[in-house]
Amino acid sequence: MLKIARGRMSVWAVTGAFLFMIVQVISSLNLPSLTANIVNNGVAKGDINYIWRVGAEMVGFALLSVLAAVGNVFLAARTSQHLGQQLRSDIYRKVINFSNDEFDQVETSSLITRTTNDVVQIQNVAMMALRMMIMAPIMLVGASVLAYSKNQRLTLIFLVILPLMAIFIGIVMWFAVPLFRAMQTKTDKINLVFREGLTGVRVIRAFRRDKFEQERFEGANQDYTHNAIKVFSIMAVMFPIMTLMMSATNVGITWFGAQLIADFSMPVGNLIAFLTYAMQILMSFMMLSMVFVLIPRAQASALRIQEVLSLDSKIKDQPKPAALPADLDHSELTFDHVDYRYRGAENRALVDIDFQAKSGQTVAIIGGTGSGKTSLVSLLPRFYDVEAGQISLNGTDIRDYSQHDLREAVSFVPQTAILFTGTVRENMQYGDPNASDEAIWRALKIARADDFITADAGLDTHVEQGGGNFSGGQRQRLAIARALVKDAAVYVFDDSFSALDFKTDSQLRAELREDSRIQNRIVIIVAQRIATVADADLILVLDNGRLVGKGTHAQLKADNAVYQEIIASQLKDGEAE
Ligand SMILES: Nc1ncnc2c1ncn2[C@@H]1O[C@H](COP(=O)(O)OP(=O)(O)OP(=O)(O)O)[C@@H](O)[C@H]1O
Repeated sequence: MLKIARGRMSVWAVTGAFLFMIVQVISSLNLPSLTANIVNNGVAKGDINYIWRVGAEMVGFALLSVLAAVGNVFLAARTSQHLGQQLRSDIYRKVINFSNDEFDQVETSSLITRTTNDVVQIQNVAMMALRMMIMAPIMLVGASVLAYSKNQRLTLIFLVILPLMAIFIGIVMWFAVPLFRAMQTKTDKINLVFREGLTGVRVIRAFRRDKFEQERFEGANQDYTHNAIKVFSIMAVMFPIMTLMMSATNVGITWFGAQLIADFSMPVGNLIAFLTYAMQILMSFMMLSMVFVLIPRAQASALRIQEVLSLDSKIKDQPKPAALPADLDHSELTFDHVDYRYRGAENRALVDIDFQAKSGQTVAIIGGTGSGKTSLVSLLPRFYDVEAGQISLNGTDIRDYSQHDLREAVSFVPQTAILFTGTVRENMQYGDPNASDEAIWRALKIARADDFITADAGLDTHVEQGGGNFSGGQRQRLAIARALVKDAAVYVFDDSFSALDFKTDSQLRAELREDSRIQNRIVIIVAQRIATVADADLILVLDNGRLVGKGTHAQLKADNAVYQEIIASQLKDGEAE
């Protein structure tokens, strides 16, 4: 908790809240003693002037206490809200810089819970810390000392009640704390099922799994609710029992106090003050116990947040990164005996991948599903880093460039086209924030995406969440256009043509070949269809993570068994040329 708060809470605001709280507690602690004085010296002796004077003093302290409380709440609320804001920003900044490796480690739904629910827990405890955690110990000590000063013998009653309360609170915590801790993981589960249900709603409907998914959600929901009911039932029992203990203490003090008054060992005013101090002591004790019950939950949240914040991206920049040449038309890309293995995987996803490509060349990668095509191209923008071997661009290891520069040099179309809410123009400007409308239209034309855009509101066409208002093929073409807007040394199309019909696929590739800019760059096309790869300068055939063929279509067709198999299977399906 402290680690999370350090540096994210203003020292001035915390000090201010602390000082205000001290003023509030001192003012509150003064009031019972002044009451005792009024009763003992004013009421008992009929001294009206004394009553007025001490009464005014009491009003002053009461006002001071209220003002200090307002000041404390203001600073506590501000500081805790700022802490929340800062944490959310820090988590987002961290997560957005995660490499795919870190994303593979923490569930996206869990990341969302950590940024929202967990941060709220921390915020609440910070608020409570700046109020109750300061108030309770000072009040407890101050009220005990003052109660002792009013009557020593009566304070013995606390030797009975406080241990009793401590045992009771201990039992409550024993049961409640694990339940409180479990709340966060159960919230994660609800979010996970909810998120999967929403993103996969079409599949759920198509497979008529609505009932199954509903039950899965109900399961997670019920699990959370049962846990919450249990924990709040325990708390519900706790408060009346604590109130009962407080009332019993009151009765005890009044009983013994009455005898002391009868013996003339204590003035009436002191008993009144003692009763108020007793309540302040017990209230402080209750506040502290509340804090002790809620802290473990916040501590669990703090650990979950800290886990994200301390997750160090495995992909790092060198202290002094190399500079990438500005000339994008003369690049050279080399995969030098590259191996790659996913975190925790037994086998390597890529083994000994070795090839070269120069500006002006198109490299196509073909292979069955799971053969490693996506893994291979993901290494290029350093979504993952090689396990062995080296990838170099213009003779320099890509790990020696900054990630920013490298990703500027590589334009990537992922397998699943992802668009963002906004206009088509805004989406295209992801490729280049300064791209003119003319440049965007040119890219849309190459990607064969200009026709369905023109028909609508042009570049101002609205894009719904995830590009939901476009067909799969249209989304894919927009994603291709976005990559083409960017001026890069290497263009990577990861199975981006699969959602296109044959005609559009071949027209698009012809446009790419004819474009004066793209034809001088390196183009890497991942594909499943022979027709898509046939005219590439170099075709890489992948099988089970290994490069089993390397050459042109004619060469591979003549002597590569795996390539021949792919051709044969597609001829059977009537797909190949
Ligand atoms: N994030 C990941 N974590 C662990 N293993 C992975 C991960 N992504 C892919 N793999 C594994 O790596 C291997 C290669 O997967 P990859 O996605 O590169 O294949 P692909 O040739 O692109 O397949 P497809 O044509 O179906 O997209 C597969 O066995 C897959 O199970």
